[in-house]
Amino acid sequence: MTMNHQVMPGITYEDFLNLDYTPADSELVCTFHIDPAADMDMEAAASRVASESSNGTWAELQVEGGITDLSATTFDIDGNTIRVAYPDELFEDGNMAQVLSCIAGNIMGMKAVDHIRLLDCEWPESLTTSFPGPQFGSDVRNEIFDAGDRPITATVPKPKVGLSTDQHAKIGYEAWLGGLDLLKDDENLTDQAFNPFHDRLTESLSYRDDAQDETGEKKSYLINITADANTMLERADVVAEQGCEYVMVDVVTTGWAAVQAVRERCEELGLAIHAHRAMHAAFDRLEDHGVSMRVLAQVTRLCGTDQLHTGTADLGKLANEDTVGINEWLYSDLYGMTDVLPVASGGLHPGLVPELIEREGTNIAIQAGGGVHGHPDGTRAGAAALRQAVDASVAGTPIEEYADDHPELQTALDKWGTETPR
Ligand SMILES: O=C(O)[C@H](O)COP(=O)(O)O
Ligand SMILES: [Mg+2]
Repeated sequence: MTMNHQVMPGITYEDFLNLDYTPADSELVCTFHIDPAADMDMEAAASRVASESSNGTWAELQVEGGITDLSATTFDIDGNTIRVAYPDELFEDGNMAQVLSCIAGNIMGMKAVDHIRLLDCEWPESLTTSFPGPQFGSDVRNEIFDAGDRPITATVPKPKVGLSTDQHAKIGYEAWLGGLDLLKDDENLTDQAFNPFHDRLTESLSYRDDAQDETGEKKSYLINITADANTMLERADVVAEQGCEYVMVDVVTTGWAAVQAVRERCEELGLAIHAHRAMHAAFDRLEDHGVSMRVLAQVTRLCGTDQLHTGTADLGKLANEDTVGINEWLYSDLYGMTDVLPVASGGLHPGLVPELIEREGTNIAIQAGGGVHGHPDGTRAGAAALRQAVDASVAGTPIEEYADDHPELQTALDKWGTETPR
């Protein structure tokens, strides 16, 4: 127990502010942007953030008897940026839902602030290592595939829903033959009547086997198991039984508690987890409110997915927050925790690949849906063009030059150039 956190009878929110405080190594430090309400000064708002997110409330408390000291402390205010230290004992080990109910809970709707955004977390060792982290991380590129130093590649059949199982699986086959590594389900395709989960799994893996035989290359499938936790566990079991290497989970919509359950089962099954981030922008798109994608990525790494969509460094169709900085965090040393392979996706096509690799490097996965299936000569040619763009970029050959003797790439460049789509 530290005196700085001492909770006394008569405690008010002011007790949660101490600008002379130095956080202990064991504490979780969170950085927030806050805009205080019109009738609130910065210190009053900042102390209320620490109070409401740890053990305080709006009223002055009269506490009888000793209690465990779990108060957070706002220890730094710099303009509208504040830093808050949370004692380790506030948190339940390995329970991400509980952690988020503290640091991104009630405070997000508190009237003392007009806006509040959780920008970043500095995770202490004990709390961090109570989570499993990824099993494989970016090693999937060479543990599952034999990709050497190139990015792995994936495609989502389009239209994103509505294709029959047979159509969907055949598109996968075409994409694999064209040179891509992964077929990927779209975020809103799970187990609908037009394309049932189990049929899709079986048929796609059968085409996967054919594609491997015909190309001599390893191929795999990111099948979307997103559902309630029990259903996801059943689906993961079947995916492993049928010899696939991955499951895909929409981590934000299903929730991190369910992701943690899947992660545990995938350890037993030896499956890698691909994380789609659908709905992340509800948390992170407003610049002054919510939870940053950086923090969502941190949470996802701790919960243990191997791959995570982190945007396209502004090259694609979706708004992105600091893809490169987030990717660096995902690779960074974190008490020995395995890294995460960032996935670039959303409006990519072959002409954007050199600049994408320039910005993000080669330790990534590149996914293109429309940028493969919208190729004038169809999916197989579109897949070939994407792979050619990757191979050229990794070799340091300008794609325009590479396209001279790679007609699929030339056709893609003629159609889309190097423009960002809308
Ligand atoms: O799930 C995804 O990442 C998207 O479906 C990407 O599709 P696009 O490549 O056609 O933009
Ligand atoms: Mg999608």
